Amino acid sequence: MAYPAGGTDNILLITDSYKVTHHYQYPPNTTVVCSYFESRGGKFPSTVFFGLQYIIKRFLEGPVVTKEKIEEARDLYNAHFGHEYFNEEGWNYILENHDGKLPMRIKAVPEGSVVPYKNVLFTVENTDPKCFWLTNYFETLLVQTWYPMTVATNSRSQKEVIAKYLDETADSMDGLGFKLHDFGFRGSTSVESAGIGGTAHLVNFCGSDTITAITTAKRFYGCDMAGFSIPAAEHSTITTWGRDGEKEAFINMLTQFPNGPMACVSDSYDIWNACENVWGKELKDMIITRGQNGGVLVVRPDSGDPAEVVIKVLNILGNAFKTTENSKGYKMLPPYLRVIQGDGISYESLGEILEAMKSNGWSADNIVFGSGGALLQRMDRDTQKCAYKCSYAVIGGKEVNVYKNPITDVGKKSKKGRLTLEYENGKYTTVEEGKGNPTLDALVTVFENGKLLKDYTFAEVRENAELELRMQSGAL
Ligand SMILES: O=C1OCCC/C1=C\Nc1ccccc1
Repeated sequence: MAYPAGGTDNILLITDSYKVTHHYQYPPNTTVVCSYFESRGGKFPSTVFFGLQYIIKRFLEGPVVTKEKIEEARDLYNAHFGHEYFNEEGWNYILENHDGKLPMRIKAVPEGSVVPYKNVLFTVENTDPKCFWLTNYFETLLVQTWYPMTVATNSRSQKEVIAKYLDETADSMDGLGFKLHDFGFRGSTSVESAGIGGTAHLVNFCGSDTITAITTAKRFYGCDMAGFSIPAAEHSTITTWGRDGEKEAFINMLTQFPNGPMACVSDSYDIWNACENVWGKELKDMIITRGQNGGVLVVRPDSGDPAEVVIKVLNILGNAFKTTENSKGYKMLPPYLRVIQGDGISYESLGEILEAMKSNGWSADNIVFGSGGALLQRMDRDTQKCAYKCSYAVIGGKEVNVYKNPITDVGKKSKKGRLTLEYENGKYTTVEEGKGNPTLDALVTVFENGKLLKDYTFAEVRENAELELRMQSGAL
């Protein structure tokens, strides 16, 4: 099934220019090239593997090589190089002998798996000896899994931080799934990347304002509704009432959304006044009554030093609405009142805020976070050092273990030979040079000769990525 494309979906053009000249550069009689993808290390010790399925479904599945695409590519590359380097014969061979389907095999660790770095995450090889040049032609596209993987990893690391504080200061972990909301659509580089990164976040959480993540998760992971949101104000819907009209704006929010959760940004002018005098006095009874109909007011600061502002807002609201003590001995606001902090949230700042709340006696259950740029954008391929390298070839019928080992960077040393990822007693081990035990190999053949062989559901992906702590706590 072809998936609606954006940009060019001529996969002959979705590569780096130099790769168009690489079929001239391998040794004569090369018949197999096998490459692998890994995270060599980086910010987080383990990586959530996610997003290969999107690339396979969007670009690789089915008869992706056509006469028209070959001609388009030929003309473009001839103009691009000013010379006929394009492997027209090679692509025509695929069209004629494989009905335009890619004679390639991809074996990957299941989506959502959390794998310590320096382990093989997927391998790619050609399945037709004449198409040895195909394996690394697709490096460019396949390495783009770095993005959904890194978003999912960073997002999951924040889930671990929040889970720790819920475990220490909250009655349960029940609210964990909604504790980090995706605010990142506008700060993403494109609608497509917002969809990819937003879906990666939803592997770990269920709250998002990035609508293209909902559609991406549905289209590529079969999830009907991967994320949820609630009515919320933005500054314009408060400030259009005028500085003197902030109370009226707040009353309007309470009455337009009489029950369920509703978030109201309250820092347009003076957050302290808004919390102490408007929410805490003038509208206090309305909020309590609304609470009796199941309404929850989520007060939203949106400026200042996050930890400092959150503590001050909690203290002001706590004084106005009275707090209770939960089973862990930490303060809770009444059930109809919560706080959301959506400014300056990142893996680094989250811990600071939650630690400040804890040391001020506040349960992590009182707050929800929103994150934008740090969640979907503030990362690159180097954050988890994602790389694709050739490890094995067959040349003139002889097997060759291929590797690089630069004297200028031992960290860039690559793995040799046929690789397997063995999973035993909760531990991953990459076995090189074909010495692995195939029955222990965690790599699954997900793509072969144009067919997607394993279609992970989003539920499977989420389960694979679930936290240990959460599983232990039986919150599943
Ligand atoms: O501020 C924002 O920036 C951009 C993304 C959306 C957004 C806020 N949304 C929201 C959702 C649920 C509760 C509170 C706020």
